[in-house]
Parts: sequence; C-alpha cells; structure tokens
Amino acid sequence: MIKDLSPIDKAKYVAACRAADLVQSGMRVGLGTGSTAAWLVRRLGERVRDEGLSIKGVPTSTATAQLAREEGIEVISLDQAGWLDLTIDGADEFDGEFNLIKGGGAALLQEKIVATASDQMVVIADAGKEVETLGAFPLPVEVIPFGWQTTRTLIEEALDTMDVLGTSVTLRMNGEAPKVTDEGNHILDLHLKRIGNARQLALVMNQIPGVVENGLFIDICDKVIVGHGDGRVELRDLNEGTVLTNMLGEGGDNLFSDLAD
Ligand SMILES: O=C[C@H](O)[C@H](O)[C@H](O)COP(=O)(O)O
Repeated sequence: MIKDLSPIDKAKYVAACRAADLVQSGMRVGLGTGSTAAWLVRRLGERVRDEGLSIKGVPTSTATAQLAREEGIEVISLDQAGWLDLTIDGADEFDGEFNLIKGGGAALLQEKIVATASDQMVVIADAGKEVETLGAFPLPVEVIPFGWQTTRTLIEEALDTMDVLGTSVTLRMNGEAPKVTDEGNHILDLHLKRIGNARQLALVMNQIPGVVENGLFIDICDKVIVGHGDGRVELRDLNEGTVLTNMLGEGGDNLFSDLAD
C-alpha cells in the first residue's frame, strides 16, 4: 500500500501519478529512466490496462524499455516516432529556471536526445531535488572508453581555466569494472559542489574530444512536477506559475493502491 512507502518514495510516486494525467491517447511519449520515472511507467501501464489508454512509448534506457513492455505499453524507437509529444523524466537536481543535472542512473545521453526531440519535457521529482545552484550532485559526463584518462585530463584542464577549483573527476564504477552505459561508454563524475555558470560549462564540456554528452540539461525542461511526502503535488510552469493538488486526498489512496501494492 502507498502508506507503506517512505516519504521520499511517496513524493516520487505522487509526482509521477500527476504527470501520468498529462498523457492522452494517441501521444508519442518519451519515457525517462530512474526510480521516479519507473513509477510513471507503472502508472501509465495501469492506465493502458484499465482505461484503454493508447500511447507509443520511446524509452530512454534498456531498463525502461523492459519495464514498459512488462507494463503492456507499446514501445517504439525514437527513429520510428520521429518526434514526440511529451517526455516525462526524473532529475538529480533542478533549479529555479528548470535547468537540470541528470545522469545519476547513467542514462543521460538517450535522455537528452529524447527530451530534445519532444514538444514538451516534464520533470518529476521529490522536493529534495530542488537547489538554488546546480552542482551539489556530481555532474555526470559520458565519455568514450578510448583514451578516457586523456579525456579526464582535458576536462580537469578545462575546469581549471574556468576557475572551477577544488574539484575532482572520478570514473564511475560498477563493482570492480568501469560502469558501461547503454551506448557502451563510460561516465566521469565531476564533483564540483557548485556550478556558477551551467550554460557555459555545458558548452565547454561538449567541446572536449572524447566527451559524448554531459548531464546538464539547459533550457530543455518546460515543467517541473514536485511531489511531497504528504501527497501534495506542485505543477510548476515557468510562464503559468504553480498549480497545487493533493493526490492522496478524497480517495486518492484507494485510486492508486493497486499501483503501490
Ligand atoms: O540517468 C538517470 C536519470 O537521469 C534519472 O532520471 C535521474 O538520475 C533521477 O533518478 P531518480 O528518479 O532515481 O532519482
């Protein structure tokens, strides 16, 4: 039951349920990756089964593709979709301008391509992901395995020239071996603490040979849905402001109990 979830999981869950309400039959929908996006995929699966919701989903990782299929959602590739109506995804951090750090689950490359190919990107997150300035969460940068140590040195030099001091760059591991992304690459995590100029850093990173993509999503996200542990959900839009609802009020617990079991 939903009441057995931790407050953070409840927050993720209600944000995901609110976002699922934005999805309508006929839409081509980008499906994000991570624990929050997994709640979304489950909720959409429930709507497909119970309401006959008819959508085509473009997953952003092999993990999401597998979950979506298990949930009965029709899965197509981005090339088959061509363009998407909406992408819904989680984030590791978001700021007041809806700029993001993503890639904590190593899926940033497909996530950025899919989000950029969408009319709208909606982020779903628990309230703890909101920051004043991005950077407390280590910034993931996807690099090709060939010469990754040289790429790391180039990244460190670029950070020096930008006066980003006191940083470290670490190779993400999966046990004893480097983490390998869905695209066969590695992830370097940049421990920056605070990113003064995220827009500039995103551009500089992608100029470095060996870097495939970085986890800064600048001017990509249109709405953020913030979930709270008590069931409150804020739908924030930079132009239209914030709409507050409570997903667990008036029988909401029953409404979603199947999903949360
Ligand atoms: O690579 C992973 C993605 O960017 C995730 O959306 C992000 O890490 C947030 O994941 P979670 O919802 O599990 O906190």
